[in-house]
Amino acid sequence: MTSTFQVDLHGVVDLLARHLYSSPRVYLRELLQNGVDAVTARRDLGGDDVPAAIRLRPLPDGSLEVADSGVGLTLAEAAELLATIGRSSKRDVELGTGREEFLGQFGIGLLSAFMVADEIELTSRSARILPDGAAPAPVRWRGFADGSYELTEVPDEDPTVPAEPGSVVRLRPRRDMEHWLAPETVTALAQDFGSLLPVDLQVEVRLDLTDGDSAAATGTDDASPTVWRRLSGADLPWKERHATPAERDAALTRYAEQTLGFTPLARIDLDLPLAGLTGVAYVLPAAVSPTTPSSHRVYLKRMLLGTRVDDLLPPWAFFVRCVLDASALRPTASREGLYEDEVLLATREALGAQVREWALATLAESSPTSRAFLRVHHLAVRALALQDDDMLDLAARVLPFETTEGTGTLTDLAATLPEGARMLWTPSVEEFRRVAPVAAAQGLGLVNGGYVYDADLLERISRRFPQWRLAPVTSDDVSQALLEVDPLRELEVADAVQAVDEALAPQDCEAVVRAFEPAALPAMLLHDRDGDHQREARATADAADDVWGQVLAELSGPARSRRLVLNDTNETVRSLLATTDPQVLEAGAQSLYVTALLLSGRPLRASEATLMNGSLGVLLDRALRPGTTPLEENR
Ligand SMILES: Nc1ncnc2c1ncn2[C@@H]1O[C@H](COP(=O)(O)OP(=O)(O)OP(=O)(O)O)[C@@H](O)[C@H]1O
Repeated sequence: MTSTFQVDLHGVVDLLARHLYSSPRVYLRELLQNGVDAVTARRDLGGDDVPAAIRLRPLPDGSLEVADSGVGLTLAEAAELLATIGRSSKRDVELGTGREEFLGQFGIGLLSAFMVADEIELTSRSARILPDGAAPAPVRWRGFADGSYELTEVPDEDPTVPAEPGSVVRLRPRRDMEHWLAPETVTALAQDFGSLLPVDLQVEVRLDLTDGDSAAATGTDDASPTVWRRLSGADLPWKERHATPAERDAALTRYAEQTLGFTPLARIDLDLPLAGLTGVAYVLPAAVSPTTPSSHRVYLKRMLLGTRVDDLLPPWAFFVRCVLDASALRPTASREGLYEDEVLLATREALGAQVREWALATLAESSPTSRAFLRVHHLAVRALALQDDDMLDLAARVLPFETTEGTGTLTDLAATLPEGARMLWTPSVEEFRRVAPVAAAQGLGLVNGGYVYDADLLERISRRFPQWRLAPVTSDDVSQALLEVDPLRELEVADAVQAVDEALAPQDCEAVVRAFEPAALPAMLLHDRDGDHQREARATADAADDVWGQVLAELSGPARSRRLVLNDTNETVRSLLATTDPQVLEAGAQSLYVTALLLSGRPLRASEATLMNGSLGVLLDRALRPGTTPLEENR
């Protein structure tokens, strides 16, 4: 024996309301969509000149009527389509997908009305002609939230039956959901979802005669008169005709201000015939983080899909917000997002290409727009250049970097260097701060690669422009620029340097002395990444058990991860190395170390701040009371 599933409609409606749709507001979209589809079906049947109208009537008793001039339903169609969840007249039987010309496809849309209504009534006059040439009798279907329904034929002359082919859907509000059917809500929702629909969409509004506005009022049974307010009819804003390009620019800028809430920095027209897609991408006027989800306003077949549709453009294009309409993209079942299929993938790529073309063309010229674009969205340009050689070529020419010659392009920096000289870059901002003063004084071209994308970008640029001899800077590069001091001098200060070295050992830092420019810089802190590894190994060794710890300790060796290079051309350093007071030497070494740390721009850790205060205390004490030591004083 075979049986069919029993469906508990309450469960299904609950599922839709809580897990499929983000809000009950979508009920109106589904009703509009059915109206538009019914008009399309009627056109398929009877030519293009049939009326295309949808009328919304919020009624005084709190219910809502949605009337359309569509194809209507016969008794047999109503029995098949309305009484079966998941049955739709809009699917391609062979392909099993929605048909191009219709908005709906799943056969569940009408159920969404149960989120706000406990009764749906559809009264319909079919536009079809029966084989015997007669017109089918009008029908009425009433569905209830408990899953039961009634379906009857209705006499032709029944006053509730539309005079012309079409359907009237009437919703009776569910308890506590009355506000969803209130005139203001219905008007706002219809405007939002349907203002670009290619049908004549109107809502009946009741006039408040107290403000004296009685013009064009059409009397109804209810005391206050009503007027019809048109909500649709506008062409797609980017397709509207304007007398001049400047007028079009102004109109589309106004449109962005009204719908997106910002005045765009620039506009990119989008056109993708394969996806039946047209629209505009607006360049944001202010920088956004690359991780901000880029949300676009998307219409599918001129019905609003959503105002925050994500994933429509490649990730690097986070600097634009699009408004577009497409006919070949598929919605998800909730119709609030796009279904990830090959069409969407191809669309994303093609839209990315159009935005990229614009960016390339804009950056290639020197105009106020290109300068503003680069200033505000250089991060996006960097992100794109990471994966696009053309943009990379342009980026090397136009992108600003922080360099030892100030902020400028790599081309600018290369021009300041002798022919064939190397260009170096630091992988972190701190390292740049530490090394830049010395590098600048030595005439080394140094680029700060510590900002977002820059290290990867500089890697790519170094491969693409080998003539620049661009390479990451190492401690050795810098050490080489520092002159060894004369052997006699080295001997002279050996003990003092040894004392400094011991003073810095707790900071995992060793000390050496060199002579370098600028003389005003007392010391420079170099970071040895090999030293970092060894430090980690030592930490593991300390934590590990004895045998294993010993092996690790032997491997890690004695090297320290930082090196403080004292500048022997600096007066302060020379005085320090000449002192005979061991406490001054120790405190001076600690001060130089902390000063060099501060130069890198990194905030001091608590232990480093303590070190600074301690050393400053000793030095002050010596300055204020020469000839005493704290030990003597304590006696
Ligand atoms: N106003 C209407 N005029 C004529 N037929 C209608 C109307 N409303 C609904 N129908 C019929 O009822 C069927 C089911 O409608 P429903 O809204 O549940 O699903 P759908 O529109 O087919 O698909 P989706 O779930 O994607 O909206 C439709 O396929 C259509 O044939």
